Amino acid sequence: MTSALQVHHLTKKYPTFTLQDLSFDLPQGTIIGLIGENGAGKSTLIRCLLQMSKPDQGEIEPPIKDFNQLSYIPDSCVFPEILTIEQLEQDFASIYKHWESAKFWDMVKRFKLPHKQKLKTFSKGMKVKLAFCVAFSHHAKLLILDEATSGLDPLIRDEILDLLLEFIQKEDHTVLFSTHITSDLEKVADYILYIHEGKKMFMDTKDDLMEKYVIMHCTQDEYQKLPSSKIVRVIKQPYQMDVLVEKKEAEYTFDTPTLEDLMRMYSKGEKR
Ligand SMILES: Nc1ncnc2c1ncn2[C@@H]1O[C@H](COP(=O)(O)OP(=O)(O)OP(=O)(O)O)[C@@H](O)[C@H]1O
Repeated sequence: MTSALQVHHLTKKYPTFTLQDLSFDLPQGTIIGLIGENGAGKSTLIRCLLQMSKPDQGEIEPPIKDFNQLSYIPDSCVFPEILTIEQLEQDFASIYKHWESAKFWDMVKRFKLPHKQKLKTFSKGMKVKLAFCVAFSHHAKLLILDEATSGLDPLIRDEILDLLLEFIQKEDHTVLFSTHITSDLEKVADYILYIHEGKKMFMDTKDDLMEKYVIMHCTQDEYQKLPSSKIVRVIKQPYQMDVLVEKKEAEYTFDTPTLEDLMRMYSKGEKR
């Protein structure tokens, strides 16, 4: 599979935090969900990918040279809010080399955004929708979302998820989607990259993650009888052991883990 970006041993040091030796690929034609607790290093990683921040070590290949091919949507409005969409559109046409005016206005219509109203009167959802209209109207191939959909209602988020799925229909299009709303990633992501305290915990296809593990709830005695090779992580509770295991052990009760469960097991659980 061709990679949109390859990250090799990326390290970024701050006085109280280190993003440590991250290596992974962003496969083209896919949506990669980036998950991690607050302060895990997701935005730091994104800033390095965007060359807004210089890594201390490591490489990103190919380095992004043509920023027309990239769309970055952060969690706040980046457009001057005293302008209207009509005024902004003229700027976009001169900023972006491959601006598609007709496509932009189609999307503005699809989202029912007002043309002549200043952005400062827009709701958060309207501003995010506008950011997506722009992102999809300049032939970007790589879309990077940093908590862009946080604070949006489920219906708007579903519309945006549909847009992302439409976007990756072209095989050289790729989405890196950082969000705390893991249920959205369960709907659309192909891969999940999980960062915890600056380190990569795993990157795997979502389907493999969902199929490979189960969480078993068992007693201390039952836990002792489990083969060590199958145990990925364990959380010891006063009356129960929560165990992330690789394959189903039908004799005990188990749940299929959600992404949230996997994050909890990897971040709070111990190895045997
Ligand atoms: N410019 C900076 N100088 C010093 N420390 C920084 C800087 N930028 C980020 N950090 C630290 O790096 C750590 C990771 O921050 P980052 O914003 O990357 O996390 P995050 O995973 O995006 O978190 P959240 O989900 O809360 O947005 C934090 O401890 C933060 O204080």
